[in-house]
Amino acid sequence: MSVRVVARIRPLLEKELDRDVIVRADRVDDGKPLTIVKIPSPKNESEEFSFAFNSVYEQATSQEELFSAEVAPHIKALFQGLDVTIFAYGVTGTGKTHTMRGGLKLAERGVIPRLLSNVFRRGKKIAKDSDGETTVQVALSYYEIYNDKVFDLLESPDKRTPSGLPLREKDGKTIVVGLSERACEDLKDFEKLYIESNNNRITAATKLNAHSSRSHAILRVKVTQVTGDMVRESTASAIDLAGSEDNRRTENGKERLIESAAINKSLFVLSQCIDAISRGDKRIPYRESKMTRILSLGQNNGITIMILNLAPMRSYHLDTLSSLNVSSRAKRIEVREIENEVVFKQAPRATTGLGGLNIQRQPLRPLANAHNVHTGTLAAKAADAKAADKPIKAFSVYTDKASKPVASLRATVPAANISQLRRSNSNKRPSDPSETLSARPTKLARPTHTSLARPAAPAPQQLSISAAQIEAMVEKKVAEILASRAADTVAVPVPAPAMAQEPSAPLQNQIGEEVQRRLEALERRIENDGHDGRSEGLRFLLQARQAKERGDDEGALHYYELALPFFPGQAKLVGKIERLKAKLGKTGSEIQEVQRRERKKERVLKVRDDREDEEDVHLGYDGTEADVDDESFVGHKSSRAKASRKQKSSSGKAGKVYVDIEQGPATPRTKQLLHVINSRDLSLIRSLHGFGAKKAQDLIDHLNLREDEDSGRVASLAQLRMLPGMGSRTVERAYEGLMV
Ligand SMILES: Nc1ncnc2c1ncn2[C@@H]1O[C@H](COP(=O)(O)OP(=O)(O)OP(=O)(O)O)[C@@H](O)[C@H]1O
Repeated sequence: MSVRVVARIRPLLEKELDRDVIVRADRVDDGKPLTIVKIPSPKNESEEFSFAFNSVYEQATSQEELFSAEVAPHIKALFQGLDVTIFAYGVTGTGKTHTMRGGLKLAERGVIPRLLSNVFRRGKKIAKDSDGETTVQVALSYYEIYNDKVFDLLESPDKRTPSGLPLREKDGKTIVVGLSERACEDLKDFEKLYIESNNNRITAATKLNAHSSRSHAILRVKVTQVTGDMVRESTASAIDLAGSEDNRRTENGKERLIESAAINKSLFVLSQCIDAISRGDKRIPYRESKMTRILSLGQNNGITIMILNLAPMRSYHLDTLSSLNVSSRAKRIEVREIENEVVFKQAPRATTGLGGLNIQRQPLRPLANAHNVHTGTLAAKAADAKAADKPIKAFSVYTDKASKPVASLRATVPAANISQLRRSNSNKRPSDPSETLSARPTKLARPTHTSLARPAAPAPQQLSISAAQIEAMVEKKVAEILASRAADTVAVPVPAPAMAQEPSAPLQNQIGEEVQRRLEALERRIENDGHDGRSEGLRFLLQARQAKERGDDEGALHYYELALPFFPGQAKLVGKIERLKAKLGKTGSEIQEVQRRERKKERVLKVRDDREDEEDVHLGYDGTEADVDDESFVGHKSSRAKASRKQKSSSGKAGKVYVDIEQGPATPRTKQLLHVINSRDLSLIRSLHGFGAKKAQDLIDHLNLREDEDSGRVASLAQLRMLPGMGSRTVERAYEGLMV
């Protein structure tokens, strides 16, 4: 299905006159809906141009009418696992923000608050109709792209760094690294957050609009439905693009001109992307602006709705023609309506009769192609059947009661990501021929069985999956999860006690272009380096550097420490950490203690360097010359490490590295290893180096036996080493293996 493009003509504002109206809506035939926009030729008033859209909304269209016709029908698809993207496009002052955000009064509320209201309402209904078997969690992220830089709107503006947040491609989607996400329980929660964060958005008065958005704003609403061990996640994105503007008309000053250039450039790239896609070009210039990378028009799966906002007056004539041209081509963009995969979380398990629990351990089962498995849709279907009898409540903006607290998303989802992958036939949903095309997206691979009662036979491809394929799939999934967890670690917000040390605004401004250039270069290197351990390390360095730029020494220290395991033995990095620790007020005996620990750490790092040399492990740190001088160690092994090569002794150091590590503060790898162990997830533990099926199972059984001591959790590597079947070598191999 293609992008749905609809046009909305805004009404006249106070000082605008009827006689200046040149844009009107029309229909192909009497009795047909409005689908045509008509506008005279600028050269010859008697000649009229017509542009066809999927739908056209006249000046008098209310917010509710637009929402009910264009967005409400897709909420069901969102809950069936499809991503939904709605974006407003148009010249400045044509009503994009009004359409997306709207006013505070109920009738004036725009697409976004209505979307959230519907999502919460449907979520509650699904939970109720399933007797609580399905829980629905909603989480938000909200950010803006200002001057081609990405800033988190959920964070206060003083936490912004000059270069903004980096972008990264993951699983075919563009993600913003380090973006915060907030769980939202009801509409009131959302309202508070949304109003607060809109204050962080950059707007300014221009001659054409008293509250002109100077940035593109992107709200992402993540809906997570959990039924038993099945987790379905889908996202609705609502995007309020900044408006293109003719600076001769806006009479913008210098600052506005810079913003305007960035806005116009990104919109120009968007129009080029639309042109390229509609021509069928192989190369689409997405990467030329952050907005187009994020929007990924025609690349993202799901449903995309473009709302073209138009001002009806003559003063916008040429701009209106230009945006009509671009958006009418956007109709040709095909979007694949593919649902997000369902993932299965690990069922809690314990050995029968142990620890008071009596839960059977589940054997590994084939990983089914999870596409088009409909989680929670039985409930959704029931909800729809009932909803059909009842008119939809116009607004429940302030009437949503606080829903039952649900476990935090972060707490639930990681555990849910992988492991036993089972297909629950009872949750499959038959196709429903009664649904209309517009209300119901095409299901490319929807299961064809029509009776809910009929037990679904396993899909033929499931039978043909070999044990080796299953293994490979599980391994791939595990690798993905480990990578995404590593990325999550990057996104952990750093406590910022250093607010008092924040540089003043003038000082911020002094941060030269040179530093920014370097940060951007580092960001590019991260992107180019893919997702190996080295790029994770670089990412920590970037975060550290950004924290430093905003005067957040505590944060910088935190990230430098996280980066250290990726660049072991780098004197410059160790020195930085040492200096920051000293700077952060650790005096007298504290400094001595810090130095003592540093010396000890250096000894550990030295042993690691020796070991790497001995084992000839190529860690790939010999990349291009450093773009950020502070991070120059990235490109070289330390001279200490080289010197240590000479001192290589034949005395086996196996075990020594880990013994030293286990005595120091927990490194990210230590935490990662303990996290895997404590997950008691067979497939995860088996993914560790040196852990076969038996060893992993024995470990899980033993942990289950120790359920009543510290709830069976392993708190340190030393403790892990003491467990039956473990030993120094095993733990060390698993630890080292996490790095690769
Ligand atoms: N459908 C509408 N009904 C009533 N007023 C509207 C409508 N659409 C727009 N307006 C009014 O028009 C003015 C400009 O709208 P808005 O700020 O939403 O434009 P915009 O396209 O977002 O502009 P920019 O790109 O500069 O941010 C505002 O005062 C808004 O209230």
